[in-house]
Amino acid sequence: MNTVELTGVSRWYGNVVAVNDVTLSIGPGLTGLLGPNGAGKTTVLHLMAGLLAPSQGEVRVSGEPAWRNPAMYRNLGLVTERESVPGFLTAWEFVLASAKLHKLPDPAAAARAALDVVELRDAQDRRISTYSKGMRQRSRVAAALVHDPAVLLLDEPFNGMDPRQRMHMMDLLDSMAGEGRTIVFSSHILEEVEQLSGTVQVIVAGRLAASGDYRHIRRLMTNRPHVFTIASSDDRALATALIGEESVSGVSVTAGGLQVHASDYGTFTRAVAKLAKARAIRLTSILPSDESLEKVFSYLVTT
Ligand SMILES: Nc1ncnc2c1ncn2[C@@H]1O[C@H](COP(=O)(O)OP(=O)(O)OP(=O)(O)O)[C@@H](O)[C@H]1O
Repeated sequence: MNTVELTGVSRWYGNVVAVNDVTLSIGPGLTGLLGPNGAGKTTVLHLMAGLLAPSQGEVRVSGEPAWRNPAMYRNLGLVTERESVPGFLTAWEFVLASAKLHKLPDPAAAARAALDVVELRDAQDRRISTYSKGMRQRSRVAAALVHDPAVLLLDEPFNGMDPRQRMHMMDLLDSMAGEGRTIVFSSHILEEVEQLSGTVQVIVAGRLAASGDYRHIRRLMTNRPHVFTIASSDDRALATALIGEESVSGVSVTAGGLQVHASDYGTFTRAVAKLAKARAIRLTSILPSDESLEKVFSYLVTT
């Protein structure tokens, strides 16, 4: 129960393949869907929520097809990416309206319970326009879980939050997951999922690139080849020394310093410090030069 399963799912928009043959199974607990902008995270979440038909493959939520299956919504909530909330309503009115839309037998009790979960009871009678970003986001979470769904999907719920709000939201998701719910959220920032106790699924260019816990994903990303730009008191002498180093696969001397291709981050950074010290060369800067998020993620797809 409470599972979200994608089997050989692809989704294209005209010529654009947004999701490419993804098979994954997500059970109760907290799962982060991680990937750079445009990787297909929103498309995956919308497929899971039954808002989009797969072009190929099958999406099932708790064993039932997600597409063309309104009954599924009794069991599922979605917090969409855009932070569009009716600011003129109070959180109470907003969440109550959601409870009524779901035709719940006691909408007021459900709204109270949902606002309790997100800890907004004290502020529930203030207009949403007076809320902080984090509070606004929590009011949207309350509206999405007013019918107590077993599966909750959130698209970039940490976007624009400060670290404290992010921690609060992560704790909230964690405790909801602890109650046996299946919680899936998307993010394009690796550090955002740092405190995540559950699983991370990495999506790059529409494909599932890796999955595992945060530490596993972090390790995959740091133990990859890096390009460094190094400035020192004697670039040529340092280049000569680096050539013999096992973790170095290429060195070139440029006007902006040495360009060094290294096989992995840890071994190389330890080796370069030692080499320089032994030759009395002063290192003035060591900068990784290929750190764009897309590059970091795409490494995962090519391995
Ligand atoms: N309605 C659409 N029509 C055409 N192309 C689309 C449509 N929606 C998404 N795409 C394309 O599909 C790809 C995946 O988009 P998607 O929004 O799912 O990615 P994402 O990982 O959620 O990115 P972001 O975090 O930037 O929203 C992108 O190349 C995007 O341009």
